[in-house]
Amino acid sequence: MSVVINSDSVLDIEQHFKVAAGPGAGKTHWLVNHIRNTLHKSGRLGKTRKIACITYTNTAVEAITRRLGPSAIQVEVSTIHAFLYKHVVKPYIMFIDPAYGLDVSSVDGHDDKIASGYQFLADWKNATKQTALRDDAAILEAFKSARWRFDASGILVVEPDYPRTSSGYSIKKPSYRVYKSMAWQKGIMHHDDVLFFSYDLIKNNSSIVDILRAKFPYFFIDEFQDTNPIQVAILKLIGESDTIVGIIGDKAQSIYAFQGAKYDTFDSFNLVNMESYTIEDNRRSTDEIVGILNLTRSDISQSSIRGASGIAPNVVVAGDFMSGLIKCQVACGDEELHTLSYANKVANSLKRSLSPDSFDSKALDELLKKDAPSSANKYRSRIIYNFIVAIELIREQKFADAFKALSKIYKKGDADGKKKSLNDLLVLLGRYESFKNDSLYNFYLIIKDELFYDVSVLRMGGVKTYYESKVYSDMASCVIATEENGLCKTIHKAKGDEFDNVVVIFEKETELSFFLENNMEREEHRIKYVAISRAKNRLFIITPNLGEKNKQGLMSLGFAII
Ligand SMILES: Nc1ncnc2c1ncn2[C@@H]1O[C@H](COP(=O)(O)OP(=O)(O)OP(=O)(O)O)[C@@H](O)[C@H]1O
Repeated sequence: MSVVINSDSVLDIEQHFKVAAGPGAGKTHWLVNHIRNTLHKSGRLGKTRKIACITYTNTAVEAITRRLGPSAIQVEVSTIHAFLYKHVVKPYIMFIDPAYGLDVSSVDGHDDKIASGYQFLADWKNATKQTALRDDAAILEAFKSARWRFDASGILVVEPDYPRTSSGYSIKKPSYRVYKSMAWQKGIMHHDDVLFFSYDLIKNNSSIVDILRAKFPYFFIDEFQDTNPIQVAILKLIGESDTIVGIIGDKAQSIYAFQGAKYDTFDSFNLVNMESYTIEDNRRSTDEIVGILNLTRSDISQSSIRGASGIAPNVVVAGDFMSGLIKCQVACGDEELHTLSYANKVANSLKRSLSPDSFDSKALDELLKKDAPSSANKYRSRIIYNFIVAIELIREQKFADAFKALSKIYKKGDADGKKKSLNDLLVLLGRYESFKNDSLYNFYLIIKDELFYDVSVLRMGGVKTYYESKVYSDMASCVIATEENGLCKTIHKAKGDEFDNVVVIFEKETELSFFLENNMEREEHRIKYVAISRAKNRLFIITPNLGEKNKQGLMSLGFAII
């Protein structure tokens, strides 16, 4: 049984809770209030005893910290990976079973880096008796997607579900484990390994979980629907005694299956004496948009609290996205318009006002392949590649990611190299207009003649022709910001946000069936649900075509067609 509450309700602070609520219900508002209430009432907190508040993205961490204001000092607001690294892996790294072969002395944080390099791959092929495998890029892709998960008997295994490279070779199954061991011997810890080692440490050292419970008498998790099974297992261990665990989320917004999250995670999570609550309000969107949202899910029917009647949601028929967008902008006057799309490719090409058809996501990677026959070539293409990435990320104000790209230009620990690269980056940014529409060869000349004299000369022949045939802006379009900030976002990156006017891009007319059938079990359905629920005032759906049947169906649901 679930008790209906609203975003201002006050709950018992000493009871495990689960709060389910749809988009715009005020989950974050409620959670921040609940944290304040707990800080105010609890006698179990102190200098070293804090509230843990776990959320999914760094953006959400910042938003909650900001909203807590000065109270944030008594709250550890963090992503789960950062939390587990800080409180489990780092302090207890010496307890990690030596059998894993992790070189603890070279572990320096965690990231999404994977071990690579020609020799590394050759050693891995030898160790796993797969010397016939040739497609190194596909092998690295497979390593990248390798995730820890529980097998049927509850053992953690690392194997993707699709162990086949793009060229058709099957990678033998145990080889992922061999890959992990080899990476750990180099001290490389992937984000996903933080979960693996945390679970292993907590499971095998009961004192670690006791210390966690003592340090964190309250443990709250926002966006719980995106939690993966390893995190769930860790939380269950923490919630067994002393610590109060509270989760909040919306199963209809579970869109991270590729990271191991499961649709039923929210419903199936339970602790002894856990109370369930539901918030059925929507404080974000107009009555018309809430009406559409209610058509697409059946478990919660939201009431529109704003009491704002707006214009009917629009379906915009446009053969190309740009002309569709112009129609939407005309309807919004000078108000800002946010576009949301499923694919990075569409979001990026919209950003650069290119049509998606002319967008070549492989162009940048191709540079590394084309200009690679010798180490001198590799040096040249690595510098050019990483400057393009750094320049484009800086332009998106993604400083951390830009500096990460830059760090691949100089050697680790080379302070002068770092300083020089930063200065070079400033020079290049200052000259952006002069090379953005010119050839890649022109960009190479600037690097070679003015910044990196030791880059080898491009002589006549295939590689030079390749540089001459490419335009810098085509390469730039391939740079994908890991955290997007602009007006054109992917749906995944827009999660948790809200905007006055939202345009959702449907690439095919068949996707409109989203509005005509209620199918929350399918992730594609949930992704679209997340997208349309970001809109406060105006919602536009762009479709390339619209047949008569769909048109009539959508109009009967309250859409206007433009
Ligand atoms: N009690 C409240 N009074 C006034 N405004 C509120 C209240 N609760 C939430 N809001 C406003 O309603 C909007 C939606 O709230 P919020 O972003 O917290 O929703 P949410 O449940 O986290 O949504 P989603 O799951 O879609 O990310 C925000 O603009 C927020 O400021």
